Amino acid sequence: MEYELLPMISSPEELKTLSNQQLEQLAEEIREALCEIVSDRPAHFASNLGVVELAIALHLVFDFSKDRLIWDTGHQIYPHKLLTGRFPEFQTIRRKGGLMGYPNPSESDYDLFMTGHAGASVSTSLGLKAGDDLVYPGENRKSVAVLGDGALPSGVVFEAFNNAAGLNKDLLVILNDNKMGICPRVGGLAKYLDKARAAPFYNGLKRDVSWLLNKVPMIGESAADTLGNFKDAVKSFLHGGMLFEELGFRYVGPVDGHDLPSLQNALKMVKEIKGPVLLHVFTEKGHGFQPATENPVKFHTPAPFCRDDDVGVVYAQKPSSPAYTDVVSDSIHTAMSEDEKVCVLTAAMCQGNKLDQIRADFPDRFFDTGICEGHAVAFAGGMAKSGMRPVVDIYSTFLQRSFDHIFQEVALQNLPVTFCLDRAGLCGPDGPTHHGLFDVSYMRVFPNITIMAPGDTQDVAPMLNFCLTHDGPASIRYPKTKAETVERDFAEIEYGKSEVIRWGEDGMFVAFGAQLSTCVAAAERLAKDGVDIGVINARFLRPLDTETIFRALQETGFVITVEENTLCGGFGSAVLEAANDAGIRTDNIRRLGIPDHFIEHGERGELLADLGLDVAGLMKAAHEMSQKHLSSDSAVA
Ligand SMILES: Cc1ncc(C[n+]2csc(CCOP(=O)(O)OP(=O)(O)O)c2C)c(N)n1
Ligand SMILES: CC(=O)[C@@H](O)[C@H](O)COP(=O)(O)O
Ligand SMILES: [Mg+2]
Repeated sequence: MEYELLPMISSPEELKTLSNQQLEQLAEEIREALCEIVSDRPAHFASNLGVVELAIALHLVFDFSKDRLIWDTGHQIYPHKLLTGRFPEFQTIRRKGGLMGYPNPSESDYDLFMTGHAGASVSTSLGLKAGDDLVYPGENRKSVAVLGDGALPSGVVFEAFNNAAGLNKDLLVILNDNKMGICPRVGGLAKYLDKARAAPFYNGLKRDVSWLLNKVPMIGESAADTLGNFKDAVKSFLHGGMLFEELGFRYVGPVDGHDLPSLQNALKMVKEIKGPVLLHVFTEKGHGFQPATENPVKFHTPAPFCRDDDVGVVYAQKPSSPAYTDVVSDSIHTAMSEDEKVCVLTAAMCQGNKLDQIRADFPDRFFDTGICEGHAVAFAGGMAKSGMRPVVDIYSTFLQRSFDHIFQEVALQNLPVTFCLDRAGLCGPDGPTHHGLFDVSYMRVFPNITIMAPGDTQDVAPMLNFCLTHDGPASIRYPKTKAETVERDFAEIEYGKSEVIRWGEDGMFVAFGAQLSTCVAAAERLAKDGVDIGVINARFLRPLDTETIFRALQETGFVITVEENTLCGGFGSAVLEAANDAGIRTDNIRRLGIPDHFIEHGERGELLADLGLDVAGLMKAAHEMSQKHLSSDSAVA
């Protein structure tokens, strides 16, 4: 398709010069750009197709060079990027060095926060409003949060609603209701929104009960009239936004989110309302691309696909080998078939966690809490207390939301909750908000928790079984990558014991997690260079196998710890601390892992190579340590 209008839009100001017909054409061009780019690489798709008109209308009605706009989560920000001058670079999105797939303040002043975690938009928008009122008095800068129905149940959203109503700030929350999170939305609020779908448009003017009471018929009317009139009055009082009005917001809606003129009118209206307002907008996830509307789950972030205009068929490529996630979900499935006390919790990531089969086969023991990671952990604590063996299956980055509940509701009670930390490590194109690089550090501070990482696919099921029979909380972390198998005589999982894959005279790699295969490959290549490096599969961080690791430190030249976690408080730190506490020399320890800065987006392999966590990087580190060891030996001689 030839893009006629998109290349002309270098800022939202240009939108204001377009006719209604041109605006419709622009919406079409945006959808075409989304299809063209996203069919070529995994990226957020259906959510973006659904907010094209909303993004245009927002930029037409507000001036976000001064007003404030936060897209909750941020995965649906592509149309906004296209409208704020980023069409020329759009084909670089989610590529290393290219545009980010989420808001990024270093790309544009129209992106205010770098986000990717759901639920914080109302808080930050409220903060911006409160700040702007103080910093720019008299300007009445507007503040808008676009919140998805999937993100709505996040606890922090209600903390912000409460605060906004208390402060009575002019805050606009747009509820983008497309009936979906990544998976179909769940819970009581989902049911509430389903019911609200049938309600007529409401502009927030009948908000107090006195209005209803005034409608109550007067004495003297017949009983039938009285009842009829009363029912009519009640009906017109009830609307889809009662809940929000009770929380102190003025509710307006619902509005068709694909009808540009209606959207603009509604936005112009709510822009003038004082105090917090919730504008309810109905959109369709995947709008404008039928395969995506028919299967919004698959097209949330589809694998690369091609469009066949003749037959309208879409071919999505399948990943070639099982990922750790598959191996873990298969192991959970097996555990659930063998023990009816085992149950599994996900926080709105059934698809990402590959739990669909479990949901189908064990509906009574599958719990989707919605995007409520903190609650999920406390809920698991309750289940464990009542005698179940809950498995909390949450991405490493999102489990950060649960830190205090891990502490209080699980670790402090020493409850047998199993944490499966998916996407622990570099996530690739999602970038800094999604890399799971901190969990080792945040989990290892709590007493009672056993912390493990499978070195390869063979470790997964035995580790999970270990957790499920262990008397206390335990966690396993694994990255978003295909599951490797390291050839060896498999040693059974034993509490606090590592596995020696091979011993080396010159030095040892100690791998915590899936970096094991890279260590083995590097050791094999180093052997060809005449350097004898061994490999230990650490398996446990807590408790740490100090016996084996200290032996490596004392009997070989050096130890290189390898992990996909920040070096601040990670596995290598644990080794250093333990050696130091035991009075063992530590100058022959080198830690490889994630340095102390946020890591950009890019393909996982590219990022690992940049960080020296590929075979070449490990070999380089080993050569350097060998050199150091040799020169310190000759200095002693
Ligand atoms: C704290 C957190 N948990 C989980 C996710 C993963 N996630 C990303 S988008 C999404 C669904 C969001 O649904 P909704 O807000 O309705 O947006 P939609 O895609 O429907 O527009 C989820 C669960 C996340 N980004 N943040
Ligand atoms: C927006 C969001 O958080 C998810 O859509 C994320 O991109 C999922 O990534 P995975 O592909 O690793 O499940
Ligand atoms: Mg949604």
